[in-house]
Amino acid sequence: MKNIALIGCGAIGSSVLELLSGDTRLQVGWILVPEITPAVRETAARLASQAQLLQALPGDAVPDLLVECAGHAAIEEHVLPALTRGIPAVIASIGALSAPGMAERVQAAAEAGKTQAQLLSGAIGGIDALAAARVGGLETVVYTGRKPPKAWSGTPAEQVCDLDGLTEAFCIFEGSAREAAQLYPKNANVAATLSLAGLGLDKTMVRLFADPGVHENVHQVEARGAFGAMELTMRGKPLAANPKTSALTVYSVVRSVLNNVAPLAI
Ligand SMILES: NC(=O)C1=CN([C@@H]2O[C@H](COP(=O)(O)OP(=O)(O)OC[C@H]3O[C@@H](n4cnc5c(N)ncnc54)[C@H](OP(=O)(O)O)[C@@H]3O)[C@@H](O)[C@H]2O)C=CC1
Ligand SMILES: O=C([O-])CC(=O)C(=O)O
Repeated sequence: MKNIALIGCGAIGSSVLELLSGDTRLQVGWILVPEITPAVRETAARLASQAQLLQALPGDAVPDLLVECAGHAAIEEHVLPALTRGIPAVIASIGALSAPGMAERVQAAAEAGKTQAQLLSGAIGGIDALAAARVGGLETVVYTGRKPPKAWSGTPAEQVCDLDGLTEAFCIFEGSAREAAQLYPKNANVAATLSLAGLGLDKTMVRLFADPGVHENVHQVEARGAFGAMELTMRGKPLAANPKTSALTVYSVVRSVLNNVAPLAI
């Protein structure tokens, strides 16, 4: 049985617990959160009653897999130390790797621990195709992210437009994937994922829209290179608990965890 440490118990984490509970091939032995709130206690009691609720992984704890679905800060706080100790990790907050030197530090920590960090596809598809296309050489990768105005609340979008008053789509950001991921840590992880699979954080062009005309989180990718061309549109249903986050992100985490215990992985 695989013993898992879950980092974060918010919209993604609690839905992941819901989908994994009852699977006898694994158990969630640790849930790490900044504060053990009554809501976290209730979720854990219902879905992972054996889990220890803590702020940090104890030095003598050795999970088989660390699953990060917490936010950018969790990479420095939890993922790097775990990798260094040889604990493999799957990462949802991929935008964290846009900080100067962070991608290299994740790689170095995994190398030091002789283990691996896996970057999840999260809310986007086509990462397999893009990463394969990179081998032959990519010319352009352009990503357009479009979410309802409320998904941009509490972000720098509030400084460039009146989110509540929008009557048509408004471009809140245009620039590199690196800048997008830094400015929008809870909304542009997809931009970072696409760029790490493809042309890199500085050459992947990104446009972000607050759009009162959409009810889903719409992700569009256009890529061109030696392989040919790719056009992809995802219309992700947002999670009720967090409109910034698409439900597919949860399914991507669950897929990755189950691939770790399944005899046939896909
Ligand atoms: N790759 C992708 O496609 C996507 C990636 N994401 C990433 O996933 C993250 C989580 O999303 P979501 O679940 O919707 O967000 P929520 O805000 O609903 O939940 C975040 C959870 O993580 C906890 N948390 C915050 N900081 C830390 C930390 N440093 N260490 C441990 N736990 C922490 C929070 O605790 P508390 O409430 O006490 O702060 C909360 O339990 C996003 O911030 C984003 O980085 C999200 C969507 C798509
Ligand atoms: O969940 C989504 O649709 C995408 C998202 O928030 C991100 O890229 O950070």
